[in-house]
Amino acid sequence: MAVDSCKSVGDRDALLASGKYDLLVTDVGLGEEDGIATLDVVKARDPDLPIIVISAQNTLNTAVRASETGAFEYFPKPFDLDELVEVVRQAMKPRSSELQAENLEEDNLPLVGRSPAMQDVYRMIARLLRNDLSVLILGESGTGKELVAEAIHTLGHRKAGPFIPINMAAIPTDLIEAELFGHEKGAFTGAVNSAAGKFEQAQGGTLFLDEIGDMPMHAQTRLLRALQSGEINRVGGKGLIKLDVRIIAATNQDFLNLIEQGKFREDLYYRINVVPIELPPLRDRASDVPALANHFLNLAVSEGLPKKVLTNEGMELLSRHSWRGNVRELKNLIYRLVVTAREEELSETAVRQIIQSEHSDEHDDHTLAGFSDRVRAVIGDLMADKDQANSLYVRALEKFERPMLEEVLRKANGNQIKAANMLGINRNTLRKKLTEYGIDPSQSR
Ligand SMILES: Nc1ncnc2c1ncn2[C@@H]1O[C@H](COP(=O)(O)OP(=O)(O)OP(=O)(O)O)[C@@H](O)[C@H]1O
Repeated sequence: MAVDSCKSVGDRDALLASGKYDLLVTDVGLGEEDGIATLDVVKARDPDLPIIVISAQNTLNTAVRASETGAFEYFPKPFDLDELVEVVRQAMKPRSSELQAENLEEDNLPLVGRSPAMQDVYRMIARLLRNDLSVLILGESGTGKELVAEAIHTLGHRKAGPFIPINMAAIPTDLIEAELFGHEKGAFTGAVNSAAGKFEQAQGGTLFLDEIGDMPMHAQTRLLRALQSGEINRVGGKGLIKLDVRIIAATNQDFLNLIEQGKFREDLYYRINVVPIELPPLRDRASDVPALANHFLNLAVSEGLPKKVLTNEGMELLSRHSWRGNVRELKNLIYRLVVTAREEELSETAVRQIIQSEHSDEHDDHTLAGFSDRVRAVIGDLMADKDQANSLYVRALEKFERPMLEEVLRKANGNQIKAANMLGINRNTLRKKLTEYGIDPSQSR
């Protein structure tokens, strides 16, 4: 390994031109010249060369300028020499961003994909491994938020501790506090024993708060207090329990919107959003699709499913698809292909068929979703109209029963026996209903 020093920008560039060096440690003041402003030449020649900037000009401006150059680390003087040595060691390990990605995969963490967008995510993960900063992972459903949280834990300095995930959307609102903070015996009806909550279970490790946007207000207040004080008390408990837990939260909701609507505490948002990581949707990183698809084909084999390979055309079709359900949708589709396709080779036609069948299901879902929206709107109107003799239930039923009867009669060509059969009700009941609503069946012919 070559180690050299120099005192001017000219000497620096001449030395680096030899290509013998793996790392540059530079001062900001190099003689009369500026060690940062002149880095463009260095970076143009070797974009992956790790650079460590040291400076006596301890201003925010210098720190910002250093980070803008993509410097691996910045040390204001005076600095701890051991710390510098440690950072040099780290900087030398992953020589390129490609290797960083490899490390994440080699460590048995199935974070697949080397698109530039994922490289940014990996770089960010790498910066979070030796500290306990709170992380907020943002991204659409199925983009891999939980996987990233696990990676931060498993690769980081808390790896010997537990990784405890909890999904706010999956727990009934009134149980969330007890789930998170634990409870003492008799704290509420049904609390026959005392129990530790997720916070206590995560001691020494990481607590992953998934779908944090769904956390009810009262639990938010308690969480904020816990984060501010570093202590919790169980529901119904008296003593305080000291916490040693890293918090990683995730959401697919727009936080600013939630705050505006008064559904999320702004102060809590700033507490958890110390370092945001945004996971890009899969449709914006199509170059990751082949690696992901092959990864899931291998995964399927490891789970005892038959071995299949995608043809080039099949793979291209997958890459062109706009994955609204992101990686989860791709994973499900690959598994579906593996179990349904007869041939070992997965052709373009096989892929197309499965994509189309998924979309027809989706179409049904949308029609139903639209229907529910309309139902909600009708109920809203009925509720607003309070001065009515009949109950809301009766009025709502009338609203839906009438068009149903008219439609079935129309389909039955006005034939009441047929209509009653179609509806699966007695003919007399149908006749009674038609009289009630004043529907004339002859009009339906
Ligand atoms: N980069 C990736 N490499 C390999 N597998 C991935 C990747 N991203 C996501 N997956 C897989 O896709 C599925 C969905 O990922 P995950 O549950 O982490 O998404 P999520 O963003 O947390 O979703 P949600 O918001 O719905 O909870 C998982 O099976 C996960 O293992």
